[in-house]
Amino acid sequence: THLAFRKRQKLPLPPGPPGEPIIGHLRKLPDDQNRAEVFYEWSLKYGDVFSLRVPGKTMIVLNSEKATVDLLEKRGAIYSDRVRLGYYDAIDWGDTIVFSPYNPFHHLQKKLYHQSFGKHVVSEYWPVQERESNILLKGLMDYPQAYDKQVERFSGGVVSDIGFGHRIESFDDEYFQLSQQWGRVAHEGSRTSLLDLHPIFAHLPSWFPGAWFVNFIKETRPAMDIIGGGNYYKVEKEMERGSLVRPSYTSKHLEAMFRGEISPELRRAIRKSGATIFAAGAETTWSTTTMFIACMLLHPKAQQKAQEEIDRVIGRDRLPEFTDRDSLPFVTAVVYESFRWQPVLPLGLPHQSMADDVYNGMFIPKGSIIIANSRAITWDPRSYHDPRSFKPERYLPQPEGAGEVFPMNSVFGWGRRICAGRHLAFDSVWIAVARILATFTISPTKDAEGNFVKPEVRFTTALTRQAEPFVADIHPRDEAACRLIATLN
Ligand code: HEM
Repeated sequence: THLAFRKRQKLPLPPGPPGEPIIGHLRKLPDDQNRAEVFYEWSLKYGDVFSLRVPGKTMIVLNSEKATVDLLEKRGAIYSDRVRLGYYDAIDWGDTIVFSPYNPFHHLQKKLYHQSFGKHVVSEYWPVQERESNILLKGLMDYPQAYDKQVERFSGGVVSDIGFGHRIESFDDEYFQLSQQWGRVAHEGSRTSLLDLHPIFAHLPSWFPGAWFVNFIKETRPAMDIIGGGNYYKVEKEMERGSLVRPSYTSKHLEAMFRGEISPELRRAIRKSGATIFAAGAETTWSTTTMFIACMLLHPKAQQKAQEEIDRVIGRDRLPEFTDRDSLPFVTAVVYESFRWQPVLPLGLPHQSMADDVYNGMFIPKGSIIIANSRAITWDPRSYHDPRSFKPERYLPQPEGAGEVFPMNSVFGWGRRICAGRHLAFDSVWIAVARILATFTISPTKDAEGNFVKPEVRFTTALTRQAEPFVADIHPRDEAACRLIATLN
């Protein structure tokens, strides 16, 4: 502490916009909708690292690939904690793998994820992802206007089968409804951020707008209890009864039970980590896949080029499969670029620092909120030529590319808290993209005179960034595509 005291005396915090006495930047903190944009603007003004202060907390924002790697990866030992989030603590989700402090229970959950979702294991799930993508294609053919919901079902369908052995076959499915409720939590739950910055905000009087929080907990808790426990207990009960269950993350890890090797701690880790397969996996995959559809609407040349590659390599009488991936580099580059162009988590998920530190002469106090600014990193002209343009070519030739940074960190996070489902997630998005490109064309709609209407895509941002439902003409490419889709089961 003596050393810390000295450092604090001597070294400045990273630069940042001017704050006010005592309350610091409290009144300057942009709200959820604008935070990514404002932080991007500030990154241009204040450089690779800037800081903000609110009572009791320092927020450090990292705006370049280098600063983020230097701290969150190279100094991962002290940058891998999570910020406590009032909402998730209140609903007993504070120790799920995503929100858990950096501790042995987090390591245990990560180990389970690694066994099930490590790079060399995820091909086990290809049949599930291929089947779910077929359902997606059929859905898009029958109800193209409902593309958003079809993609949402696809994303939820993959993770509910993989997590709990439950197949989502219709929009009325209870798991599908749960995933929709979670979507709301993910968006609105992040509004609690003000409360999380300082405990005084937890005691706001009921007339204060922030008190919506208490009602929000009451309303959302039942669904969150099912996602965080109910789904798991169903599988556990069936297995204890000796019934045959569909294989899943939950059932596979619970098999240790039959060998008498399961501790209460392990059971709890299976339950807590399983909850986040659904929570972390459904909405993110959905947002990315709809973002891809938006990208194709806005960038017809890229779409056409990807389709030409598929036609050349695969032909027109079968669908692309995972085993074709190496021969479809342009399609894969479209996936990377869709991820980069609008990162689904534009400010990642905050880490928290675990010790005082100094970076390039700047003081970073223990307990700071550390934000990796993916929006700034994916638009950084030092990493990307003409960063605002949608250019899949920037990653070619594969596998090395032409020197531009593959955006997988800025999309999936950093260091010891990197997305534990990223290989699975990438595969889900890839198969959806490849198969949609093989069978559909996404184009602007036409007006009464037959002219294309200029497409318009708007985004909403809370914790995640999504393309708001937009108007597009999503139609099978030709008769061959219709026939192909009709044969899918
Ligand atoms: C396109 C889809 C996805 C995106 C863009 C995404 C992105 C992210 C990001 C940015 C983080 C935070 C990393 C950090 O703190 O530095 C994260 C964490 C996490 N993700 Fe994903 N994710 C996706 C899909 C999935 C899926 C399908 C699963 C589960 C199978 C999953 C499980 C997790 C878990 C468990 C964490 C927390 C890791 C930890 O705190 O140790 N994600 N994800």
